[in-house]
Amino acid sequence: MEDEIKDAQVSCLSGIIDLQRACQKQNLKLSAETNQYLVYLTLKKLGPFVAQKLISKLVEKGEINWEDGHWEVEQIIDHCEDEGEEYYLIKWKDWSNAHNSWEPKANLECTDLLEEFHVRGTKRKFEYDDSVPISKRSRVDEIFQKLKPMKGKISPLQLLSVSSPVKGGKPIFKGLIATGGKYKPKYKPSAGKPLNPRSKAYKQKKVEIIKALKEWQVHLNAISTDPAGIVVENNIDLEGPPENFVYINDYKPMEGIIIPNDPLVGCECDSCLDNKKKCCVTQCGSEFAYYKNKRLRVLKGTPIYECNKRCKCGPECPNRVVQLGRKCKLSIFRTINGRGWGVKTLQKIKKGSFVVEYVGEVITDVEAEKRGKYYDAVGRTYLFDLDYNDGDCPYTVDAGYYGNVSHFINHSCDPNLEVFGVWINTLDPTLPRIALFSRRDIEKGEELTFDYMMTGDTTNQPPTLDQVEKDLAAEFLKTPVLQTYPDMPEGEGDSLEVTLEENDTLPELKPDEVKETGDAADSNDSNDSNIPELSIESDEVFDEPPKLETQKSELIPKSLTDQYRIVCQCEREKKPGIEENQNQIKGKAIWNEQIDKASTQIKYGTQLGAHQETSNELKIKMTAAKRILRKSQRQAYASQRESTAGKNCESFKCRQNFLKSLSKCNEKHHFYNTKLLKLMEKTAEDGPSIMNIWQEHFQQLATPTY
Ligand SMILES: C[S@@+](CC[C@H](N)C(=O)[O-])C[C@H]1O[C@@H](n2cnc3c(N)ncnc32)[C@H](O)[C@@H]1O
Repeated sequence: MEDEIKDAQVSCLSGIIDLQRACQKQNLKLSAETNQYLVYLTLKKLGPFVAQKLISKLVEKGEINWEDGHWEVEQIIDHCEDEGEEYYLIKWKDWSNAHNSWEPKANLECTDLLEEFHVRGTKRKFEYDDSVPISKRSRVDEIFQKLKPMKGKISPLQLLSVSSPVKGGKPIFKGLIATGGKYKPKYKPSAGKPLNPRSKAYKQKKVEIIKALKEWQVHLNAISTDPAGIVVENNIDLEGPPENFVYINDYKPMEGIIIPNDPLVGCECDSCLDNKKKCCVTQCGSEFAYYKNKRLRVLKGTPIYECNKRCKCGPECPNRVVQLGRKCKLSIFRTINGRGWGVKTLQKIKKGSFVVEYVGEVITDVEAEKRGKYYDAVGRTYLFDLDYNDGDCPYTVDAGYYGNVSHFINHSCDPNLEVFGVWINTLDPTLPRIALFSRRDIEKGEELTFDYMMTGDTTNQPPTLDQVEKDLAAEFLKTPVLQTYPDMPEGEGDSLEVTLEENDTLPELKPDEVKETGDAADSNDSNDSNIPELSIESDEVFDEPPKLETQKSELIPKSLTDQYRIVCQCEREKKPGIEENQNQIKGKAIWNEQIDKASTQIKYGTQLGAHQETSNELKIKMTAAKRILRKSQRQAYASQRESTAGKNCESFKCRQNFLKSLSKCNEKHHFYNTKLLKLMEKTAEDGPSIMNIWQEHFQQLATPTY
C-alpha cells in the first residue's frame, strides 16, 4: 500500500499557512530571512507550474514589480493554433528553457520578434538542449532566485491568496505554464483580469455563481444514492461548479474492464457478530472489521470483508457498513488557502466511523501512467492505485472526471481520515473498494482530509500530533524534578522534592490575555542574529511590587534576586543572632541561579515566540508561566509584609511555593522548547541553512540546565 497515488505531487501547505496566519493574528512579523525561507518552502510545495502561475498573478495585480526585463521575450520558438486562437512558444530572457511557455498572441507585444519568426519560418528552429532533464526542484530554485531581490516583500500567504480556481484546465497567464515547450496549450486563456470584489460586476457574478452552485447541489443530491445529503458552499471566490466532473455512486470501469459482482461465497449466520469464526469474513482469511455499533475495530492496513449479497443476514448486520452508503452529511466548500475545493463534515463523527467511499473510473495501469503524466503537468492528482494485492496493481481509480464527494477531499500529513480496502460483492483481490474511515473523533465543521501518499505505518495507527504532544508532556510529568534547597529550617527536610502531578495545570488564560506581556511586540522586527543580550530586569517582566509604608526603601525589591534576599533577610530577622552560614550562602547561590535561568527561559521563550513560534497556545502558556512567577512574587511580598509587621513569618512557606512555581515554570519552558524543536524538525524536511540556525537556538534552549 505504499504508492497508492501515482505521481502524487501534493505537499501539505497547511503548516506554512497556519504558521503565517497565527503570526498575523498575534501581530507577529516574520524576519525577512524566515519569510524568505517560507516562500521557498511554499514554492517547492506548489511546484514550478503553480508557483509561476501565482507569481504571474501577483505581477498582473501590480503586487510584484519585476526588475525590467524579467519577462522579456528573448526568442519565439514555435507557433500553433488551438480553437481559432494563435499561440507562440516563448523563450524568456534570463530564464532557462525549462520556463519556456506557450502564450496567446494577444499577450505578446514583441512585433519585431513575431515578424522575424514568421520570416524565418520553421527553417531555422530554435535549438535547445533538452537531453538533460531539468528537475522540478531546480526550476523552483530558479524562480526563487528571481524572487530573492524582493527579500521579504512577498509572503507565502500573499502568494496563495491569488491562487484561483482551476477550471478543468489552466488559464494561461503571461510567463506561465512552463512546459519547457513540450506540451501545446489545450485551454483557452481566461477572459480578462480578476474582478474587484467590491465592484458591481463582481457582485452580479457572485449572484450567478450562488445560483449555479445551488443548482449543482440539487443535482448532486438527486444523483447521490447515499442516505445523507451534500451541501455546497462558496463564500470565498467566484468559482462555480466544476466543469468536466460527473457525479457517480459506484466505480465506473473503463472499456475492457469488467468488475465481477457475484461472490461465490456467503455466510449462513443468524448473527454474524456472535458467529465471527464461521462468518464469511473469517472464511476469507480476515478479521471481523466492526464493533456492534458499526465502528472499526481493526488496525490500519487490515483488509475489510463485509457480508455480501449471498449472505443470509440483513442490512442491520454489523458487518454491513460501507455498502449502506455515507450516513454523514458533508459540505463541499471553497478553502481559503489556495487548495481549491475541500470537504467538511456537518456533523460530529466518532473515531472509527465509515465516512465516504472513494469512487471513480477504474482504469488500467497503462492508462493510469498516461493520465498520471497529464495530472502531473497540471499539478493535480486524483489517481488511486488499487495495489492491495502484494504489489500487483493492474487497476487504478481515477476520480478526476467521474467521482463522488470524495473527489473534493484534500490531502493532509496529519489527516483525520484513514483509507481501507473493502471487499463486498467483488472478491477479486485486485479490485477492492476504497473506504475512508475517521481516524479520530471529528468535530462538526472540521475539514476532512486523508494522506494521499499513505506514508504512515501500515500496521499501527500512527500517533497524531496531538498524541505526540501528550506523550511528550507525560514524559516530562513523569520525571520528578529534585530541587535541593539547603537553607531549610530543621524538620522541614533538607531537600524539597517538587514533582509535577498529572493534574497540575497552568492557570487557564483567555487568548486575549496574552497581549498583556507586550514582549512579543517588542521584538517584532528583530531577526535571529540580533536577539538582544538578556538581562534580568524585573520591571520588564514582572509587575511593580506594591509599596509598603513600613518598609525601608532599600528593601523594595528591584528584581527576583533582590526579592530572594528580602525573604532571607526576613528569615534572619525572625531568628535574630543566626548568622548566614555556608548552607545559606550556597542556598542563596542556587536560588539566584534558578531565578536567573527561569527568567532567561521566559525571555528567550518570548523572543522565540516573536520569531518562530506562533502557536497561540504557547503564548498563553508563556503568559501563564509568568503569572505563576508573579503570583509567587506577590506571595513573597505578602509574607514579607506580615513579617515586617511582626506577625507570624510565613516566609518559608512562601519560599517553598515560590520554588515550586519556579520549578513548574522551568519544566513547562523546557517542555515547550522541546516541543518547538520537534515542530521545527517536522517542518524542516530538507530546508536550507536557516533551519540550522533555528536548530542551534532550539538545541541550546532545549537542553535542561536545571
Ligand atoms: C483530489 S483533489 C482535491 C480537491 C481539490 N482541492 C479541488 O478543488 O478539486 C487534489 C488536488 O487538490 C489540491 N490539494 C489537495 N490537498 C492539498 C494540500 N494539502 N495543499 C495544497 N493543495 C492541495 C492539489 O491541487 C491536488 O492535486
